[in-house]
Amino acid sequence: MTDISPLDQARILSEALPHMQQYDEETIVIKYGGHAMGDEETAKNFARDIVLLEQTAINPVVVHGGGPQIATMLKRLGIVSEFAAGLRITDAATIEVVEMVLAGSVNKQIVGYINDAGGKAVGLSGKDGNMVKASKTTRTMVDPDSHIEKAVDLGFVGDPEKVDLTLLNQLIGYELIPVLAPLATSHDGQTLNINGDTFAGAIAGALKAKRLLLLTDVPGVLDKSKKLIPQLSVKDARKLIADGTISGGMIPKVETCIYALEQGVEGVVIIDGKMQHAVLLELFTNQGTGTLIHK
Ligand SMILES: Nc1ncnc2c1ncn2[C@@H]1O[C@H](COP(=O)(O)OP(=O)(O)O)[C@@H](O)[C@H]1O
Ligand SMILES: CC(=O)N[C@@H](CCC(=O)OP(=O)(O)O)C(=O)O
Repeated sequence: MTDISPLDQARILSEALPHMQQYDEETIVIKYGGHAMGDEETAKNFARDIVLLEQTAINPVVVHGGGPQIATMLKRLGIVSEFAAGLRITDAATIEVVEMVLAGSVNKQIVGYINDAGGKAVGLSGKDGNMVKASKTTRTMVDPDSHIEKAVDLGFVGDPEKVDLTLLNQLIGYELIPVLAPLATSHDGQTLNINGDTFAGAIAGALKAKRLLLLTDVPGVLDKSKKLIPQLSVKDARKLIADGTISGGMIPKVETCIYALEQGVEGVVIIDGKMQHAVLLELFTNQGTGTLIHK
């Protein structure tokens, strides 16, 4: 705590009451992007905020990414990795590393931080309890030379098709905090690599979550002059994707927001996870920080 007076501390807590009441017993899905993980202090503060949500009778579900962490491990192993349409082209050697990093080191680090802060985190991937079944992703891209549209084989990359909530429902509401790595099983039993944002959208949609927060390393969706757009309608979001203002990793994020809204999630926001206590600022104060996407 900084040097604010005990009275101010009490006032701040009291002002959070209506926000806490609004989310009482509600499920909130938080996507914690690999770029947002940043330094150890920010990651520990993030974990503490998640435990605070649980303590105030909110049901947090954490879905994490780990793109930069996968990149570091692939580099150490001398495996070259490429992206197409914002998705990692994942061959047989790469999926082994992706699973090792996502379901292993990254997942267990977040679980450890939450547990150190006094929570009871349970680290899983979409493969556990047959939670997420996915089909192999098919994408077409325009060849820059011939300008002809062609199919791209992304390898072991999937799009979620079906979410089975049996396992999650055993955890949510029992003071256990699910921490989910974005991997799924295909119908023929293969492990598939799923974009973390897409995975979080599928989980939030299936749970009919009250909120979906996507934590990344930029303040939210930025316009052409790099200024934050505080509110964005689905229609305008689609325009910004079409005209190239929204590109790269921001495309699956915004598409996830649109999907979640269509599935009945009440509020979806993209916020800067590198900002200290981004989750608390967003949920427990009147100061929305990032980009709110609305219908
Ligand atoms: N219009 C935009 N506004 C903000 N970020 C954008 C935009 N278009 C592209 N981006 C890129 O999207 C990135 C966020 O996606 P990504 O790197 O996949 O993050 P994460 O690892 O958090 O999932 C930003 O760092 C930025 O480079
Ligand atoms: C298919 C695909 O691209 N999967 C991602 C999964 C991790 C992820 O999404 O991480 P961030 O949220 O940190 O970007 C990948 O392999 O990088």
